[in-house]
Amino acid sequence: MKKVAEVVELYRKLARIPQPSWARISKSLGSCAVVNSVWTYRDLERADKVQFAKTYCANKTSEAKYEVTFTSRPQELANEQWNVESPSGNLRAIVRKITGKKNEEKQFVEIWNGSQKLQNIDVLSLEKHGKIYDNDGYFGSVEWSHSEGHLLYVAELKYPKAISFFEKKHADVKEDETKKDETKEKGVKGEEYVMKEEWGEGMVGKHHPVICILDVDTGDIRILDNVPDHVSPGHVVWAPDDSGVVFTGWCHEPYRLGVIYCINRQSAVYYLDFQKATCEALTDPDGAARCPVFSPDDSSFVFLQSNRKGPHNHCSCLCKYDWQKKESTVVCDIVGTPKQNGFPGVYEVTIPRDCWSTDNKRIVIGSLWRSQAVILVINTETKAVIRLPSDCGGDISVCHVWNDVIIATCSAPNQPHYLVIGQLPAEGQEFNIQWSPLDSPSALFGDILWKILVHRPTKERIHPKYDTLDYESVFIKPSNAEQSSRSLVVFPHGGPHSVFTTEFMLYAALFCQSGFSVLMVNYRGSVGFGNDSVFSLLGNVGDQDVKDVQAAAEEVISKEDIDPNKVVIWGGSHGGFLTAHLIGQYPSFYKAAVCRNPVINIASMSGSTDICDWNFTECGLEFEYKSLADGNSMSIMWSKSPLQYVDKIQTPVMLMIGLDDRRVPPKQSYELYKALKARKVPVRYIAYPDNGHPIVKVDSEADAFINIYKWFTDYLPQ
Ligand SMILES: CC(=O)N[C@@H](C)C(=O)N[C@@H](C)C(=O)O
Repeated sequence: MKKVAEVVELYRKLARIPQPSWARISKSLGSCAVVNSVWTYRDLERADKVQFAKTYCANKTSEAKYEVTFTSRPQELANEQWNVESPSGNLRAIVRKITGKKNEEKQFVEIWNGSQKLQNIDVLSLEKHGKIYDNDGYFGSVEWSHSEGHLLYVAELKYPKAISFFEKKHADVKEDETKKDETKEKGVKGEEYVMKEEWGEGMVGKHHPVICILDVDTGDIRILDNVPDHVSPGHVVWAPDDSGVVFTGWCHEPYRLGVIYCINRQSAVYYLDFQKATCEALTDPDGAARCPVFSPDDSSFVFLQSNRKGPHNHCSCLCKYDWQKKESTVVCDIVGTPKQNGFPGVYEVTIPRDCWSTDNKRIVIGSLWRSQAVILVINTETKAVIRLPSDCGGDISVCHVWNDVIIATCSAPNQPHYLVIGQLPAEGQEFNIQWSPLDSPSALFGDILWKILVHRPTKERIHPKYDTLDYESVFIKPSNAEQSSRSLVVFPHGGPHSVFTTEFMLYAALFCQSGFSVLMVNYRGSVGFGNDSVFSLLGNVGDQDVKDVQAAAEEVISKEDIDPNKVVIWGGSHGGFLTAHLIGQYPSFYKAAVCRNPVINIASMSGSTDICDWNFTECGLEFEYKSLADGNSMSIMWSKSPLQYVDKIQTPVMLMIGLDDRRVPPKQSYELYKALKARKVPVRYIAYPDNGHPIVKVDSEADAFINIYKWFTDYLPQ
């Protein structure tokens, strides 16, 4: 087993491995494909995620392959929130975040041509709107008009200045008039401390987004004011002929529920028509439609449709809206239980911009296929679905599609991320795509082996309604027996409706290179296996998921070279919930446990989480906005919570929380901490400031890993 000091150095080395944040083909036509990319790595010395840009030129050497003829050196990027090329490739819009002389945050919208900056607008000083949203995958948008004369973006609504009742200089502002427009510019009395609901975890400062239009020539900014008041716009794109804008509108009445990781929020696709000054829903306003992406000829757009209410994540329906006919059709419907290894349905929160082929028929999108991230080519006319092969056998995710050229990211548990380029083959030949790496990927970790394990529930654990369901784990281990400590980290994911895929993950690689094998369990209820798997867990959390993880662990111990006395467990959020359940239900099985922001008591969480619907739904209860966690609901929630087993826990527990977590409040961990302290069970509570639900601040993430490693090795038999 490596010493802590050795693992610190190993962390320092692996943390430097960069990961592509985005990569796009430049639309400036030329003899070669110019690919612009932005990479991110963890800079431990600066305790910051640092971004750098890299550009490649790739020439087609044959119908299918590319040869990279030029690669720029990495160029560190400073403060770029958005960097969007215009349709012709001649202009570029950059949103830059700067700290002003008085330490205030400033945002500049910059318009560049090929050689100079044409506009440099200090937008917040204009007081037209609040902060421009970053690329959060939901509301943030920056889009060029087809004409390249205008830029749309999403920012926070500008609120009237709040005035104290006691401020003398505005004594003339009458309280009963302060709501009237003519007095608003002076300010509004009594609003200083009124709560503005935000969209929950990961959406700090995002209360009410508005759509802004910048005139690129004049620098004038206007706010589109005919978006329905009850709607928060996002995924905003230009309508054909720049006749208006089309967007996802999330309903924020009667109150906002957390939106991140949740595709079950009430939302619709809207069209705001400039000429008619109307804004109409193009999909069911009571549904959960999102993410319109127009075809190159603007004849139609594709969008995703989910179940409103119900599980936070699940299989989505891919639909197409015909702009002329004004009607939607289903292209890929929801899949309940796929045929053996068959297409499991579409699992994506958003559809990438520019996902269409030039024939206006096919789209290229990312999705999940059991335990792997995949790229699908979907023919929106024939509805044929083709899974493209990965380049390295692990995950592949689409970055950009333009002019039938695809840029994708590949990785595997033993292969850090790298970019590939490929030419989309003709219809029906897609499987023959050839990928060409854009640069030599970081060295493969030859000392890590990985495989996907399939688990079938034993007879007594078969789901009464969904009796054919199986599940999987991603298992990784040191390739060199001498390097292996024969120890196992059991690692259930959170959600619960999420999934571990075969991508490169820093913590998993570090555990493995420190001598552990790692079992990442995709228990029934994970996404990517069909909707029936997701729904099989509702009402069964704390039982079906717990038994699935334990069975997977016991199976691996029986088949692999693992010492049953050297098994530890760790998980985050619902994964922390499962960790706490497993050490309570199998008290002598795990030698040490770590929970990151764990759900410990579903009942007490329901009053303070940003997703109170989750607490009802996962416990098999109906949820309405007016639902109250009354005595009956609370007792059902308690009956599924791990805290009930605390008297059985013997395993030493380390709790790690992000103090700004809005998803699973830190008090959840504190409940378990106190209960264990009172029972004299070894427990350690680490609280990271400036971290939310995922503990990913560079220095916190690093400290957390070393603490986890030390906690495990302190309690494992040497
Ligand atoms: C929907 C959701 O956020 N559920 C939490 C309880 C959870 O488990 N979150 C996952 C995604 C995590 O790992 O944080």
